[in-house]
Amino acid sequence: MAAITYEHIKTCKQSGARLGRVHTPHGVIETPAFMPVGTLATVKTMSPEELKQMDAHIILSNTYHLFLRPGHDIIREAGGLHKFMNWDRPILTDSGGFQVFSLSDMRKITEEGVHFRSHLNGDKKFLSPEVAMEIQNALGSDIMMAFDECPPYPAEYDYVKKSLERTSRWAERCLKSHARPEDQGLFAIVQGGMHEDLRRQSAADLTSMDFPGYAIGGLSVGESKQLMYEVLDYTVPLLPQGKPRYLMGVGSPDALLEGSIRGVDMFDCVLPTRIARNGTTMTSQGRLVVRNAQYARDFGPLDPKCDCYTCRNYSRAYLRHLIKADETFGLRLTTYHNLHFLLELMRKVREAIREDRLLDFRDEFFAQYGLYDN
Ligand SMILES: Cc1ccc(CCc2c3nc[nH]c3cc3c(=O)[nH]c(N)nc23)cc1
Ligand SMILES: [Zn+2]
Repeated sequence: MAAITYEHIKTCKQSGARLGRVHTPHGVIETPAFMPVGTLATVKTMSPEELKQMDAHIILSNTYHLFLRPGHDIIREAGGLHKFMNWDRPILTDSGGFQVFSLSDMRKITEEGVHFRSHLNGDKKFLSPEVAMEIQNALGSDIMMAFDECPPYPAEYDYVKKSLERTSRWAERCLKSHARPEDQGLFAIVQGGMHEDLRRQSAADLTSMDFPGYAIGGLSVGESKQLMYEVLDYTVPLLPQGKPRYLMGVGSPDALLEGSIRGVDMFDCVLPTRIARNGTTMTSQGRLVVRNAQYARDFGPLDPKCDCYTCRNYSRAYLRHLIKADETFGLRLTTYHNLHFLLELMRKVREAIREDRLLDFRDEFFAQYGLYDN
């Protein structure tokens, strides 16, 4: 029995969105799904119980970060990431390639792999398809990502072509060094930049190798939303219907809606947790920067339409006070709300698909909640 299977439930008659379930060794993920990011083996300031309260099904963690600290051998000795962080639901881990390029310096990319210096202490490190697979094997994630290169944006056509061809060769090496395919699923990552022919080439290479799921990489790297949707329009249809599709690094409310409409099943984004830490929240009236002076005497809830723990028990004035005083509890309350907001949004998206009215829901959302700039 494969570790990961996709169950297609229905396709929305009004849009290309689909309702599905991803079955994993640690449980089921209802899709389309938003996946909270827990880079350092914690979704910053949230406990596993709170994540379960808001009905998060799956969280993401990171090969690159855990490799550098505490080291994957420690996590292996702890019995894997689930035990280490006391999370018994699905975990997806990114393969580390993207983080090398976004975080470390002194890096050198070769056919063999990537040499770089740790952004923590400058130590020389090396990541390759084989090393990334060994690390994710030690972490014991339910979904592993193939080791890929996400080309910078913008990038020369020839560079993007050479890069995707190497990513396809790396994907094959990941498959070959996959130790426990019955316990862990391995997703390939389609590259090809913003070029339709290169996306087709990358998708053809990877779908011919038969992975249990496919991610769309190389997006959310600074391109406009319009360009991202254009690339999705011709890339999603290249992926097999019967397998999950994961759009990497995408999680603003508008992008979650537009991606779902185009047939994407899984999303991740650091945005909701990251902006919460500086007091920016996603509410039904759009983005609200609760640290602003205008909320000093506002004793109403953060979001009158939200029923989360934060909105039921605390006022904007209190949240503003905590954030201004850099009180940890303030970060916890804004993070809780932002995650709940996005998880709730995806619940409504799944309901709209069930009722064949996702395009109507999108129009209502943008009309009522306003367009999000990110
Ligand atoms: C914990 C965690 C954090 C972040 C991620 C996604 C990180 C991420 C991207 N984020 C924005 N655009 C992205 C593109 C790629 C990509 O092309 N390949 C990979 N492997 N990751 C990407 C995954 C897991
Ligand atoms: Zn709330």
